[in-house]
Amino acid sequence: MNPLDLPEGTLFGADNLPYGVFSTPGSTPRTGVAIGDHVLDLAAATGDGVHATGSLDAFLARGPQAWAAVRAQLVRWVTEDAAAVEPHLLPRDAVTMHLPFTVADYVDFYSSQHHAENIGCMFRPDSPPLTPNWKHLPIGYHGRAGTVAVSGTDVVRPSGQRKAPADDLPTFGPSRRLDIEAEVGFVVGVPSDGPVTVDAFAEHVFGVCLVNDWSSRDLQAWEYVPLGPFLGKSFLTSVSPWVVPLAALEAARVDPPAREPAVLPYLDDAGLRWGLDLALEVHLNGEHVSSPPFAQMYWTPAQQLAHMTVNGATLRTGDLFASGTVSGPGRDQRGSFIELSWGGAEPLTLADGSTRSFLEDGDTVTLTATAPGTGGGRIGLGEVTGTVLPAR
Ligand SMILES: O=C(O)/C=C/C(=O)CC(=O)CC(=O)O
Ligand SMILES: [Ca+2]
Ligand SMILES: [Mg+2]
Repeated sequence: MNPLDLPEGTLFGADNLPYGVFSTPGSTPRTGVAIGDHVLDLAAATGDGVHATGSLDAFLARGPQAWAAVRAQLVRWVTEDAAAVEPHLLPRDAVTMHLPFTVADYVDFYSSQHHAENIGCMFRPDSPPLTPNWKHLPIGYHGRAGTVAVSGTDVVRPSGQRKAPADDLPTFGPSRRLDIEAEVGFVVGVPSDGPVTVDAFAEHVFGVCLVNDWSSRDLQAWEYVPLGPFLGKSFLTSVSPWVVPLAALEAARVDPPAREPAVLPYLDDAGLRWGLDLALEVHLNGEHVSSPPFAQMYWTPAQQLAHMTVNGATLRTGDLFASGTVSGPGRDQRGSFIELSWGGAEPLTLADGSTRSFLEDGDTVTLTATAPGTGGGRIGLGEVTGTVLPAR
């Protein structure tokens, strides 16, 4: 009995083991686990048909005990019994990744104070940057589940109504202010027929992925009053193909920032430590442009889940809720180009000398993230990438 050989410094060691859905040419999609530079065919390795369905849905619905049992088996194989998995490993660069689960409902929050203050300054220059409700509840909106797509999906530039403050009337045409939002998504496994309290977070949420909430700032700025984001964000939301289980993030849990004023009892998460020390990175055409820190998010995912169900709204397997844009206090910690370029007033200078405020056709944006692992090193959340194509 030998441990599995893993590449030195891999972000996909025995303390990560994220789940995704993959296929190879001529084969049907099935569940895989990223291990080192390989993907483990979980259906073949376990013989359990739940992993041959082409989606994580049924496995997600089984709940925490089933998730823990599969994870324990995987850890045992990787650390002690390489022979059990070696026949079922495929090189990761030879497989195609698919949307890992059926997105039921999609909710997007607004939980970075730095992002909310930056956006507030730009969208509502005559009002205080934070709205009066911001520190009392995690603000969110319902997005469009049907346009959540896996990493690699092309980003066709959206068209719509654009009206700058100085224009008399709106015009119709391709967005001129196409942007990204670097976010973290939380994937619900176990349904609920009523409120989920903050301390029941891990009984329902399976794991996390990366989210790019592609955003058209010119469409958004004109349409959003008074009901919030609509066509400016519903054309595409991209997710990373690997869902990292909460169990892999034990070493990343941190205390969230102090809340002042105190929150209502149903949002009180004292002692729960569902802040997460995830280090995000934003790359434009291969060049690093920003490092948003997730640990500083004002509202935790446990509070977000409690808030989105406190009115009795039910949860379904595959519900996805995203953190909101992750921005830190530093200029190089902003999670969107509208912030990085301050609304276009301070364009970024790229390595080739060109400048960029918003995305141009042909641009590729890739988000990555790592976190402390329980093995003493770091684990990876993989990446979510997309390339902008001209408007149709
Ligand atoms: O403040 C506004 O009017 C809107 C802000 C957003 O862009 C909404 C959003 O997607 C939330 C987020 O990602 O933080
Ligand atoms: Ca967003
Ligand atoms: Mg979107």
